[in-house]
Amino acid sequence: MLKRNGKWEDFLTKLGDCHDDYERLQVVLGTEEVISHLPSQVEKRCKNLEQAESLRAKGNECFKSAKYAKALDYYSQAVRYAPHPSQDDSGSNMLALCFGNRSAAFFHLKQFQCSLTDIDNAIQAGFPAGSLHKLLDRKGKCCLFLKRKQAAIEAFEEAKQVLVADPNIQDKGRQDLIRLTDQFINKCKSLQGASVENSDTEIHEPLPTLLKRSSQMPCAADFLEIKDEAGRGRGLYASRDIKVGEVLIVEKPYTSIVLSDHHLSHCHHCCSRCFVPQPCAGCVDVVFCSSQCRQAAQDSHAAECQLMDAIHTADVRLGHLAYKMVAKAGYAYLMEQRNVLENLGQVEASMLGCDENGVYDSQNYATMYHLVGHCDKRTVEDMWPRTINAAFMVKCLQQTSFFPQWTEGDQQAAEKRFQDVCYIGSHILRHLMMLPCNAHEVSEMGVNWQEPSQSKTLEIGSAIYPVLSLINHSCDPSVVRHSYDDVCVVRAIRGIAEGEELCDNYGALYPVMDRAARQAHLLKQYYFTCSCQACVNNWPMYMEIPKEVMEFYCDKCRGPVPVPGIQQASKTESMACRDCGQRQNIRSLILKVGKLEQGFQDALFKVIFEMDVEGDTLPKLVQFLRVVDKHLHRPVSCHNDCQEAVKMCYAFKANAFPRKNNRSGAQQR
Ligand SMILES: C[S@@+](CC[C@H](N)C(=O)[O-])C[C@H]1O[C@@H](n2cnc3c(N)ncnc32)[C@H](O)[C@@H]1O
Repeated sequence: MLKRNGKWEDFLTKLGDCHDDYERLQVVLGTEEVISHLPSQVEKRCKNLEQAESLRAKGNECFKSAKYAKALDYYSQAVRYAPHPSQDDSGSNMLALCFGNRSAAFFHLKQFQCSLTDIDNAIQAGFPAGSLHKLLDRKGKCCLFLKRKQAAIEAFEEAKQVLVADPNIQDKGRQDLIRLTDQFINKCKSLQGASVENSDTEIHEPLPTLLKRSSQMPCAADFLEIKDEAGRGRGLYASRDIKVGEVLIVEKPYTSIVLSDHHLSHCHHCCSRCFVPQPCAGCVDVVFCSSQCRQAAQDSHAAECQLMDAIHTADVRLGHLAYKMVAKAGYAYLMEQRNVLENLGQVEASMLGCDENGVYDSQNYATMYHLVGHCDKRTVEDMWPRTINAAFMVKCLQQTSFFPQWTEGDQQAAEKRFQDVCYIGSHILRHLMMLPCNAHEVSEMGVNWQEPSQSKTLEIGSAIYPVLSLINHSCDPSVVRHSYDDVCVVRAIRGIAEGEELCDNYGALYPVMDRAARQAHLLKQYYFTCSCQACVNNWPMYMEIPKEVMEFYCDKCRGPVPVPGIQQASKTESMACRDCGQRQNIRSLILKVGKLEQGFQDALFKVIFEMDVEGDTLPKLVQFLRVVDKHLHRPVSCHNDCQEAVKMCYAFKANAFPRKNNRSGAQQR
């Protein structure tokens, strides 16, 4: 419209002249031609009883012909569409019936724990009394299969009581059912052995813990500190030597989103895979892994419930995450803290985002307010689509309970409302600029047990981790990240000396991308020119990395100490460092590496070809990596191979699906 009216250039000039995000929002929301194109009423996607009925009927068809996995899919869809009992004025009990049906499908797929969860869901949703005995009977059988003796007996006894009390069952039928139930109770009484551990729904190993937390950053180890360096901004630095494999950060994001490809398979609150998807009470577009997560997400989801479809139409990447960050902070907080947030820039850089006690807490919105967004370097061409999207999203927020209820008022009140909307929109815009440089993916290893080489890392969601966002980049990173649900665990994959900076990788690793491509990517998305070792020395890509060890590191200055050729090796005891001249005992280093070499090769084979990361595989790899990292002058391929194998082991400990213990269940589905 603006282009057609010949006002486009004028609009861009006005936008280009703005001093801050607030002014940008004022320009956009004050331009009639733009707002007339922003929908005033966004379409909401609600529950739908007919749709639920139809999906349930399809599930029943599949169930009758023993296609239980397909039936399960239909029932899960029906569960999402079924109105919550509080809103179901038809009295259909649809949600409870769908849960009940799904529990039967799980039962036939031998996923007994999942079946038990849905039996509880069905009862809580008001399962009809007339069929309750069937549900309790199934509960008893699930417990029997899981060898939970007492729980099984209790469920069967309860089923019996329901049968006795139910006036709708014929006497003859009732007696038969009671006799059958008694037989099961006797079976339970003779049950031997311990109960079967439920590992069907595990997606990762237990979350690693930090030995001691930093008092400034509670999710980081106590030997990390924030420093500010000219040309790099803030970064995380080691205050003592760090060894390969040490856990450095265990961070819960401020907030996360599930990407649209995974929104019906992964929890909208914690990003975990949902084995028994729980529906939202209001919309059909998200699922939760448990009722606890649904409860915990209540407030943050309220601002997007029924609007997910609309929010996803905003075509700026990470728009949904920006929206959710602002929604989580809330109107009252953002208004109250306006002065505090805007004046945060006055404090010392290493204290930016800290609270009044000097704590940099990932759950505090202020930590994210000053993450780098490079607003000053962005062109108006970069800025206008972001600003229009921020305007669209703040319009979406206006259709929720985010803003206070405004009653029609005078001109002054209308002006105040406009200012509030621009202010909230300016936060969304700020994040739309900051997130491309700071957001991290939530990932899951998609395991292919038949073809290990086909296993790959899937991006499930995006999240904002204020502490992780402080780590600067290197094409040869010293840390690696893995997701445990949406919690990010950071470990060292190189030795990091006291005083050295921790470096992460921003999608530009030297073994797989040449220097020109890396530098172009980093400049375009992150606005800096990398000066890491791999860039400065133009290290070769993987296929060209030397396989032979040519040099060791000098103990004194980490300069290169040449390794003698095979001919001389047996006669040579020591060699001099090329940089400082210090002599180094070469023979003992060759022996030290050689001693661990076979163990490394065996472990590497196990990881790559068998995906066997159990037992001593990881400790052997870590031991070898510590030694080569300390002594072998890089680049040298065994360092890369070992590092990749170690990363793979960590990936298997984190979100990975299917896991070894639930691979059969997963295949059936
Ligand atoms: C995720 S932030 C890292 C923390 C940031 N330095 C700060 O002060 O908040 C990413 C930004 O840090 C800067 N940065 C990251 N790695 C860098 C590097 N190796 N050299 C120079 N600047 C870097 C760039 O400005 C980049 O856009």
